[in-house]
Amino acid sequence: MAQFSLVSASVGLITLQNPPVNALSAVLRQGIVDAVEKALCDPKVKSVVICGQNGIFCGGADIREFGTNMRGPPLIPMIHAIESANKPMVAAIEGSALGGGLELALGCHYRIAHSQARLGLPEVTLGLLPAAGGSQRLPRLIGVPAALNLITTGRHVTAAEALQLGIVDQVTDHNTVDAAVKFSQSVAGQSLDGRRISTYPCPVQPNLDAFFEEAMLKVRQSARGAIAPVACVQAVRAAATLPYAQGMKREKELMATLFTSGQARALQYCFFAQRAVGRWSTPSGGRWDTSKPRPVHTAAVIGLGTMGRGITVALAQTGLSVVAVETQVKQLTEAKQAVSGMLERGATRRGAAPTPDRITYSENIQAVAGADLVIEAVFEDMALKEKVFRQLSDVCKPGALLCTNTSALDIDHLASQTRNPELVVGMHFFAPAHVMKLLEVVYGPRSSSQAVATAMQLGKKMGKISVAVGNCRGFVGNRMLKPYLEQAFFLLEEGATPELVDRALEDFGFPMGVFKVSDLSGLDVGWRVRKADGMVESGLSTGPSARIRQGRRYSPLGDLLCEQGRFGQKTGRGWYLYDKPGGRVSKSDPWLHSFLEEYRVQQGLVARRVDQQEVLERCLFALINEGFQILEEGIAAGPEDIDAIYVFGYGWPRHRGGPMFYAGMVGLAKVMERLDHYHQAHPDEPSLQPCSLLRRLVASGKKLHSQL
Ligand SMILES: CCCCCCCCCCCCC[C@H](O)CC(=O)SCCNC(=O)CCNC(=O)[C@H](O)C(C)(C)COP(=O)(O)OP(=O)(O)OC[C@H]1O[C@@H](n2cnc3c(N)ncnc32)[C@H](O)[C@@H]1OP(=O)(O)O
Repeated sequence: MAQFSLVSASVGLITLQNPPVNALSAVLRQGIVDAVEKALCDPKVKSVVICGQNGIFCGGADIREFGTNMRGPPLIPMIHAIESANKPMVAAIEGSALGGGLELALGCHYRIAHSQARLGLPEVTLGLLPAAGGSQRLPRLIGVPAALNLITTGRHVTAAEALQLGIVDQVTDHNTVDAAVKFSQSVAGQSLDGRRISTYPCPVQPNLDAFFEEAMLKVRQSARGAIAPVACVQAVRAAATLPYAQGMKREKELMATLFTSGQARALQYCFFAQRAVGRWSTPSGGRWDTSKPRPVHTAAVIGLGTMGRGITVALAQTGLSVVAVETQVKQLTEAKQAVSGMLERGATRRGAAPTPDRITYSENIQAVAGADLVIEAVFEDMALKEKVFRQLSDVCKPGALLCTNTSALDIDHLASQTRNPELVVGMHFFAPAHVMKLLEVVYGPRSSSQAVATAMQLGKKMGKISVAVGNCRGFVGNRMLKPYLEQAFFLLEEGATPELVDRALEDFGFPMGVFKVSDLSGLDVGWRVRKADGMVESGLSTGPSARIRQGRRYSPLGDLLCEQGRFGQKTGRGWYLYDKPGGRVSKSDPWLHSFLEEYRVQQGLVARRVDQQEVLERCLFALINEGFQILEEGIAAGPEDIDAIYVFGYGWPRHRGGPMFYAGMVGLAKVMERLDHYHQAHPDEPSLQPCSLLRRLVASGKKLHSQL
């Protein structure tokens, strides 16, 4: 609802009240309409201030209403009524004014913001555009280039930037409502003719056609198939070229296409999934709302390779004291320099002062004795990690949490090396650890719920999307990656090229195809794991048994490349060719194509035409099938957890909602039918056999996601 009161004898104060973010639900819209009418009819009221309760102006339209039969007064006429009012309407912006919230403020004649407020039109991130006049008013207020930037990226700006851009009229460090009331009194009675943004001409943009062509090209390149950014450009173009009323018509048409699109559903699902994963639970009864995290003031990192350095930076940026331990002197010296550089660059990027140096370096593991939480990030070798955990168990103070950054090894086994296995959890970061948003918090059967809660809370403080998952080989993300990679290799054997597979995946929306990613992260990483698992046989034998391991199809292609010293970008050669070791730009490699042809001849394989659809179905459906298996085993609590992991850690295109959501969009029956089809053709590939949860869901007609 919206509360109306009279303050300072002549100011009507309208307070938006819809916790937690004052989203513009039907009830709130009705409340605003009624309150505005009251204010305009009351002769005592000379000016009006609109604010939000609990320190937040408004988080925009109520996203939960979008999938429903929307009732209540529509936003556009409500905002028009505010703009055409004959008493000054002033928005007092605290906290956030986002989406419809900012559009409401743009309908006001003046905007006063608190210095800590954030403003933006993030609709594009929900698969929409600012369709309550935002796409038409903002360009008129701040010019086309600045408006286009805000609308197509959805970025939030600080109050200071908003002032500089001309979005707000005043910024205050004090009580915003008081400032707005005072301001509204100072302008009461003045003409409002120059204050109605919809009447402004859009500032002239030179070379309009060329400007929008370039903008469209840029957006199409970065959008990777997302339709909302393209519609946003079209809407701003309408603002720049059409009178306001016609621009509004165009805004509405464009919104109508987006509003019911699968992409909007997927993106809005991601919005809620991102928040749902914070409400974690474990099979042993641990829950986010009943488990109290331990305080963490000092954290320690053991091992300062690439991951350890990134984790140190991420911890330091959170404001914690950090003890960083590396036993090799040369590595320690290099790490100190690298960490300082990363912190400085981070501060420059954020426009902030460098993080005060709260990092203590040491060669000695004893240095972690006072830490509340330790993250082990040594080389991925079980014997080495066992040793570190035994040492930590001796050295650390009672109650200290012992975490491992392993990407696949058994957490429970590591816990068994310590005196307090309940204090052991995995904190699986993704490289670069100070940049990537995802953190898998891995619990074993003996991890206490307090340990899980502490790691989850620390992840949140570090700005990560933390997802609690059970302990199994590869946890959730890497475990699902295995069948995906396997299928990509098999497709090469059957006639595809790395270019064809990568193109299919990039057209789907991944920033990089599987072979480019493999070149980037290093082919030797997987090779080492396969060797440790006893999968690698050196040299190339022939005959069907050469491509069978442990009773199932196996492709030695990756191993053969590694034997040739082709480790990817770092050696300048992998699945692609690079201009030099460390080069970034991939080129097609004729050597690789001849190698694949020779390989097929040696193995008696006849190349056939593989199309993009087969690439997607085999790679993605095998990955999704593993996701169903993970759900069945209870390793992930729900589909949102898997989807958040893939969207935030593995480049799954957000506008496709994550693998499990995508499966629902395709239709579970179709996914199962295609898996059955491919499994019949390849009976030695168990990852193509639909798992029993998928079969049961299809048989019962049940859905995995209520939104579908
Ligand atoms: C047939 C065709 C017809 C076509 C025509 C249809 C016309 C329809 C007319 C629509 C007009 C369009 C209007 C407008 O342009 C569209 C919008 O405004 S879309 C919404 C834009 N706003 C946002 O994207 C902001 C989203 N929120 C946030 O970024 C953050 O929540 C916050 C506001 C910065 C606060 O952050 P935090 O303090 O960290 O809090 P949380 O994020 O954890 O949120 C707390 C809680 O609130 C829920 N929530 C947040 N915002 C909204 C929202 N806008 N609607 C509903 N719910 C919201 C959030 O989910 C949390 O709850 P939980 O999920 O944890 O239960």
